[in-house]
Amino acid sequence: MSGASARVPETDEVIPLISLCDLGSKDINRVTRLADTIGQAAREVGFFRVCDHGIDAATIKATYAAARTFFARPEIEKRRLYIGLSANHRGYVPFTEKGDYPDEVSRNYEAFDLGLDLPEDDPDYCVGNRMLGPNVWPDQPGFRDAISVYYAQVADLGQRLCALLELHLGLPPESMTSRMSKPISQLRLLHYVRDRQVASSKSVNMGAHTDYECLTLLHTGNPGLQVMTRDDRWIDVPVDPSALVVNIGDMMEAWTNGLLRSTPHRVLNLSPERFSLPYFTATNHDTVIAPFPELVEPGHPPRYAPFTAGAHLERMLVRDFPYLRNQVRRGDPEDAVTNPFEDRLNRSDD
Ligand SMILES: O=C(O)CCC(=O)C(=O)O
Ligand SMILES: [Fe+2]
Repeated sequence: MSGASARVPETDEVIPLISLCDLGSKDINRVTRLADTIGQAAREVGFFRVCDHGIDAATIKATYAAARTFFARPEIEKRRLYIGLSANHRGYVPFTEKGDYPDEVSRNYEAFDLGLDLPEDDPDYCVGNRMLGPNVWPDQPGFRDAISVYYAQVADLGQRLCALLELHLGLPPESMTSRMSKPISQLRLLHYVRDRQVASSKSVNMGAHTDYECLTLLHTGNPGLQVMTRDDRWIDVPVDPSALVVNIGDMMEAWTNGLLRSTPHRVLNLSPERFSLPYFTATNHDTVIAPFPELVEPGHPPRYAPFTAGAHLERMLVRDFPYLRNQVRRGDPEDAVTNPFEDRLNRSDD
């Protein structure tokens, strides 16, 4: 065995698979053990997979069926729900909406973005909040019902995982979850298509990035997702349709003063076509993210300056969505698109 191949660990060792069967247990010892298992993975890797998560296979299947039918519709119909027509970042993201990810050799995906479905008279929406408000829905039988059921279940699971992390970190109960009563969380239906001209099936489709929120819960049945290890190697996330992939995002890293790690990841063009469903668990819009005082100690000074969740998310999305650059309102800071979490991204295509 050569030295180089000896360094490559088994993927399963690196991205743990954790059963959530004790999540609802009345036995505090079992729940604490689960919280510590998850917390350990969140500290060391920033990525883990969960099974026995309680979202049934039929709900997931119905969500993909709705997504497939929507993406198969003619472009002109999908564009009636173009995200650029929305005041609160909802709707269809066409293949042409390309952000600033320099390592994207062959970016080719479309998406549908939605969030907490608030009424038209929601006060935050009415005063122009760009992340909160009603969803847009295609005129497609069953779409809204299927997606809403999945959204409710995955959103609930996201908060329950955050509660486990509170327990693991020794934070007072609801330190995080009490800031998630009207969250700017988003569900994204993603459809990747490998361009026929693409020479390498290992080319990068979605470029290296960290997620901007607290915790991402992703379902996929297709290969292609890769995670960067602490020593800058890309490893594959195993595909397991019975599991969800969970990763720490920037808000959680800052909140925990760097104890939990927001890990870079990317998507390769391994399959001719690929679907995935990331759900980004976030806080309320106005939540100020600053390291929890309990996690700041003399040897552990605060490593992150405080920022407001909504402002951070909007700043980051401006980089990813050209339509938002035209919507940037007067008074927004000129330097709004630098990402303080970016320096760890090694964008080489090895
Ligand atoms: O499609 C995937 O597997 C990953 C998607 C992702 O990383 C994202 O949307 O932030
Ligand atoms: Fe991501």
